[in-house]
Parts: sequence; C-alpha cells; structure tokens
Amino acid sequence: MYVKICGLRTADHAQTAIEAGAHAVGVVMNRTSARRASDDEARAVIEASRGSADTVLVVNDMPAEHAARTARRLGFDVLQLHGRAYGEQDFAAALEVVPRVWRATSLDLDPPLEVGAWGEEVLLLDAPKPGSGERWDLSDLADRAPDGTWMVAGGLSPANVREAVDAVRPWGVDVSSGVETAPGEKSSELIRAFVEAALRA
Ligand SMILES: O=C(O)c1ccccc1NCC(=O)[C@H](O)[C@H](O)COP(=O)(O)O
Repeated sequence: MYVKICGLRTADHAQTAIEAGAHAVGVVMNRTSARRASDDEARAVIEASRGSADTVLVVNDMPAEHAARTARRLGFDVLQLHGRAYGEQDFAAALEVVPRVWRATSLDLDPPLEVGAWGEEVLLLDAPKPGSGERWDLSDLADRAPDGTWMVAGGLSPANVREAVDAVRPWGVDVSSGVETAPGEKSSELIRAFVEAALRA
C-alpha cells in the first residue's frame, strides 16, 4: 500500500512520516489553505525527504504552468493538480514542464476514472472539499473503481483507513486532516498511527 501524508510544512513531520514508512509527502501551496506552505517550508520538507519519499506539490488555485514551474524551481518530484480548476489542457501544459503529474479529483465532477486519461501518473479520488476531513460514500465506486495507480483520500484516519482499503482496494491512500489535532496542526503521533494502520491494511 502506497501511503502519502499531505499538508506537511516541517522537516520533523516529513522525517516522522518517512521513518514510519510513508512513500510520499505532500506540501500544499494554495493561497487559501490552512496548510499553505512558504517556499522555505517547502524546501525544508523536500530536503528532509530527498531520496526517501516522493515529494508532491499540491495546488488547486494556481495556473497549471505556473504550478509546474514552481514545482521545478523548488525541486519537487511530483505536481498534484487538485480539483475543478484543471482540465485536460492544464495537464498537458504542466507535463511540458515537469514529467510527473498527479490528477486529484472527486466523483461529483464526473471525471474520467481511467488512470492516465489526462497524462497523469497517479489518479487520486478525494471528497468534494479537499483537505476538509470529510468522508464520502465509497460505495459510489462500486463496479467502477479504477485499475492501477490510484489513491483514495477524504476523511481518512488511523481508525478508518483499513475499512476504506477493504471497501475499494486502492493502490494507495492519502491523508491530511486525519493526522492533525486542528486544521494545519500535524501530529507526529497521528502520522505514525496512520502510516502503520495503512501499511497493515
Ligand atoms: O489540504 C488542503 O488544504 C487542500 C486544499 C486544496 C486542495 C487540496 C488540499 N489537500 C489535498 C490533499 O491531498 C489531501 O490530503 C486530501 O484532500 C485529503 O484531505 P483530508 O480529507 O483532510 O484527509
């Protein structure tokens, strides 16, 4: 099970996630997110993770090409274009700049459910409000869960990740609110508990 911990802003939390066994760490750089990282915070996470985990720049309100240039400038491994702001042409524009782009979306947007449909390496299916900690009805994926490198997110936590994995059998899982004590406040204890539960699932 591939495990991504999202919304990190410190080297300590990145190291905690990686030591626990996480495969990816996400840094959110939306203007409006409670988890918005500065360039220096992003660099600290990247430096702590280099060679040990995929570093993922997550955006939902930055033009795709600018986001891709930001990912390249800061040294991220992956760009995650998240949500309704991005269409197929945005993915093409980003892929001109960086080789690895992930597509994060939700079923209410009626997205293509084939991994790679817009050139992405990984498809992430999330709740309609990303980073909200809200769950969504995974049974909506009955008979149409994607194949291949796709992740589930949205209201996951150490307590429910196993149930989610059993329900939809994803390639990977992604979490943010479920490893926090308050919006934007990551907990090392919860990060460890989530990674351990996900790896056991
Ligand atoms: O985390 C945010 O604030 C955020 C804002 C806008 C777009 C994406 C955002 N996060 C993306 C993630 O990858 C989250 O891990 C994912 O949405 C799951 O969030 P949560 O339900 O809080 O675990």
